Amino acid sequence: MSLTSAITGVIPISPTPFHQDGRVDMESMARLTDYFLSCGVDGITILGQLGEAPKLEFSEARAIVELVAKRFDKPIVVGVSAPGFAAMRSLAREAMELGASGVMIGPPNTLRTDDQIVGYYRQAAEAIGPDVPFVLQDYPLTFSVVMTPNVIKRIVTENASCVVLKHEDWPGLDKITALRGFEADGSMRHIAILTGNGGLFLDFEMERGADGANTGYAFPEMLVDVVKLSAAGQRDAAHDLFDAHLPYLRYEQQQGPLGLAVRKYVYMRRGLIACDAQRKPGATLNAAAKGEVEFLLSRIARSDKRAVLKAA
Ligand SMILES: N[C@@H](CC=O)C(=O)O
Repeated sequence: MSLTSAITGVIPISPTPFHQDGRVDMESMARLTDYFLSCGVDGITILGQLGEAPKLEFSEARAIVELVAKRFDKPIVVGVSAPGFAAMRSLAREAMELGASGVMIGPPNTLRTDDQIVGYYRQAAEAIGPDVPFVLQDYPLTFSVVMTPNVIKRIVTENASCVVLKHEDWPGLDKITALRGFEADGSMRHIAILTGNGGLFLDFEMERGADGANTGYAFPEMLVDVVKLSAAGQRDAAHDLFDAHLPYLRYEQQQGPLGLAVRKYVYMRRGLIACDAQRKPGATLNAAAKGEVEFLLSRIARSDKRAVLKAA
């Protein structure tokens, strides 16, 4: 199934589980994949930044795509960002061959001007081939590349294979409004806008016209419910549920390896992955941080029983 601009809902960004010694834990990857499906998500993104993709060998990345493609019957997006187009093309073509629906491309942090950004995506789209739909990853906090709404419009207009914007700008609500404005005035075709940033602004992003979430928050079922409630116009119910998760969600949003360490710890505590290790270089939580996470989860659990954990 091909990724199209009609996609809506929740597409979680999956972490890559590792054993303590750094090997990829394929058993946990399978369990996590099945869990995402059971939550009612609408697709999955694997091998993104959060999936520690730059630390993987090609054969490991390939094996993960193969495993997920065998058990996940909804759109699969594979992160293929790479310093060079040869590696990007190889993984993109291989992933599509294995059953992926599209790929995600983040910009290299060397891009400075609008023309450089637009030119990069023209070349990247050409490198992977016009038959491979791609997600444009707009994540200035990590990539240090700032894309204005006009730059996104130029990329979308030039590349028919650009079908989704993974929106992670911050502040970014007005960017969603501007892009939907382009669609309304006919100056840009429709693309799906799925939002990241750990879900931190999901409640209002939905109200500004986002189609859903594309983030790795450790409770994808909450994202699914908030997106559904918001789409159904149940504003208060959407915000009530979101607000119950917000203190922990904020804690998880700490940038870099620490935020990922929080998520992996919670996925482990939820019994979804066997070990919270990151492949090196990585981070782990100290006892104080673990205590804070447990405290925050116990507070969510007062209103959302899905956050009830077995005793550590
Ligand atoms: N920041 C992202 C991960 C990177 O793509 C998230 O929202 O989880």
